[in-house]
Amino acid sequence: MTVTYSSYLKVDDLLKCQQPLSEGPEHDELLFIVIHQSYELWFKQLLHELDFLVRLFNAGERNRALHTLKRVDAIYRTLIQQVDILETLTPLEFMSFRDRLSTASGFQSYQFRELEFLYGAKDSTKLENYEPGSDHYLRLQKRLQAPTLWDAFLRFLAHEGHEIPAAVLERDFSVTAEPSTAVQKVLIDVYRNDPLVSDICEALVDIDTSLQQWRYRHVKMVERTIGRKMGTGGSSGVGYLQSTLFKPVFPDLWAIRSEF
Ligand code: HEM
Ligand SMILES: N[C@@H](CC(=O)c1ccccc1NC=O)C(=O)O
Repeated sequence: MTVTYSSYLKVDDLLKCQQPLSEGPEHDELLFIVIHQSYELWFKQLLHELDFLVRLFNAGERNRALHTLKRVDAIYRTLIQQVDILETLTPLEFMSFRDRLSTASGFQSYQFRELEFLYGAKDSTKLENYEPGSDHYLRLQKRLQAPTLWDAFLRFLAHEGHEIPAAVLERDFSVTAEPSTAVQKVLIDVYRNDPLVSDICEALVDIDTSLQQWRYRHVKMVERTIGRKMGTGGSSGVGYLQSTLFKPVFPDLWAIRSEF
């Protein structure tokens, strides 16, 4: 069989995956499904790139690491822009099918949680949203126990001869790392003396900024669509989402900015 556009990309399979639940169906439900599915595809790509990045740090491949970080941030900038499309969904349009979502919610996106764990925002209680032993649960459990992107970066710095304390390198990976003044001292030295690694640090700050921008755009979009209603996932809604803003995943890189 010759490869064609549709056979290679499995277009027929892909186009079967949009199945509205509302009667009619309601016109706007397709947009809601398509947006979420495209986010999940990009989350898959991000996990693919970030897992690769961990391997690049382990192998000391600084140039390719920087290249990969730039790609990751380019994807985030696209994800942030996609919120523009959902902002055209009015409260009435969303209400036309919201009931059908029942208790389903972005809370349950296991790829989003995997990304958070990989960045370093570890929280074992997030596993409670998944069936113990299920594929999703096991994926998250594996990510919970694995070293984070930041751990891989610090190991790379140690390998390059920087003095990262052993307690930092051999920490319990299943919890969020504490900010470290010893690490911050190393980072300041990197910024002063190693331009390429300092570019890597800046690319990490770009990604941290993008993550926070996505959260901000999501919460404003939620506020204009459902106001102060509770979330389908059982949270207070906008109030809960606001409490997740301004939490950097690489706090040491923010802390050193007051030191130059
Ligand atoms: C009309 C559109 C949307 C509304 C009204 C909305 C609303 C909400 C609300 C209220 C929550 C809090 C959890 C809950 O109780 O349900 C939430 C969480 C979340 N949403 Fe959305 N959302 C929308 C679109 C999106 C899109 C397009 C994504 C992209 C994947 C997304 C991803 C998430 C994620 C990952 C969380 C969990 C955040 C966390 O716990 O830090 N949402 N959303
Ligand atoms: N949590 C939203 C519902 C929602 O947006 C949603 C529902 C199912 C699958 C993904 C969703 N998107 C993000 O939370 C709400 O409370 O209306």
